[in-house]
Amino acid sequence: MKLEVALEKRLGDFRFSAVFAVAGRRIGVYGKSGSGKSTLMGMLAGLVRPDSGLIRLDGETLYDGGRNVLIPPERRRIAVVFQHAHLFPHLNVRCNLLYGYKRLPRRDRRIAPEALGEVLGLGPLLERDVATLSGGERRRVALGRAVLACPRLILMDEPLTGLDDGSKYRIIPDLKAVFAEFGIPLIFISHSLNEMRLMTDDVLLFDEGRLISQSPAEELARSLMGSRQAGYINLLSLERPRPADDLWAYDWGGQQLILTERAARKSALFQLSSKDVTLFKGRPQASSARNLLSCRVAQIFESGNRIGIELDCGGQPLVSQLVREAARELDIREGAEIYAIIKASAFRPL
Ligand SMILES: Nc1ncnc2c1ncn2[C@@H]1O[C@H](COP(=O)(O)OP(=O)(O)OP(=O)(O)O)[C@@H](O)[C@H]1O
Repeated sequence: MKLEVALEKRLGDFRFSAVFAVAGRRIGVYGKSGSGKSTLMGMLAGLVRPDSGLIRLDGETLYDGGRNVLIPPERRRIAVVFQHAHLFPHLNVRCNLLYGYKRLPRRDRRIAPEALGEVLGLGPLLERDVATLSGGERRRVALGRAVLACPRLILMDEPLTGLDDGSKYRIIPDLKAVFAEFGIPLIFISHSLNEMRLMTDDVLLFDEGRLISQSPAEELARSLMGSRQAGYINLLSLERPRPADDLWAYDWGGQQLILTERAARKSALFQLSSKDVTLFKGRPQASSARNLLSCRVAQIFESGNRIGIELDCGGQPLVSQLVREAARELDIREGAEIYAIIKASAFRPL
């Protein structure tokens, strides 16, 4: 997908003004509440009329204020999935799923409903009344319905907001699988940085209607480390939980981590703040923390008044953050051997 945008829109006191071009399959639109994310989405979908500018998708002009071109939403072939799944209440799951699909000319039906239902785990739900579905199930149906309409782009506006963490992080791998398998480009809007990192590649960061930056999700997370209370969040995929005295041991790459938390699944995602990774130059004699890792300094970066240290822990990346003075005292250099210690209680399941 290639999207070129130059848009102006005034809504009361709020002014949206942005120029950008993005290419790729998974684009994120990130920013705090009121930064203009939904306004942008509305203009892309054709639901909000811009004051002026241009929208071009894969070379086709969807809007050109100067030439008076405004393609209506139904002819843009852009599907929108909102936070509140907006399912048709009088139709069951099967009929909701097939709603757009049935209206497509046969030659445009590129995706088999059975295959999609399998990826999204919707098979057992097909005859259910949509009023009986959980929040996560409703989102799956809404996404399935959008995908089956074979759009050339799907816009998802806060599709995971309102779900508890368990449901949210269970649905993310399925969403990713759908987009990978059926090859539909995605613009994913959220004010969650974790969701951005898990769902998207490149991220547009908005603030007060302005585009602040355009960067890979991982780069954005690092650049925000110094300004966020939580620091940088390491997302660790841990496997094979097993009891270890009164704690839990997990595999992480080729090594073992000890946690207080037990995961319900064989493989689970945990978050660990960069603030909770403490560095030592020599091997500490003893420590109350349960995890002592021998690492190599892979990269040093700055974020605000903090120094980020990306460690290579047996092939697994791990970010620690330090104040400048600590970085000076430790005399940290790229390639140096270093020890990281982490408390068993510092990990939070996602
Ligand atoms: N019709 C309108 N009239 C006046 N102001 C509006 C209108 N629609 C939106 N706004 C204002 O425009 C700003 C941007 O709104 P928008 O919904 O695009 O933000 P957002 O980044 O999607 O926020 P959120 O994350 O809370 O959904 C907000 O301050 C909002 O109050």
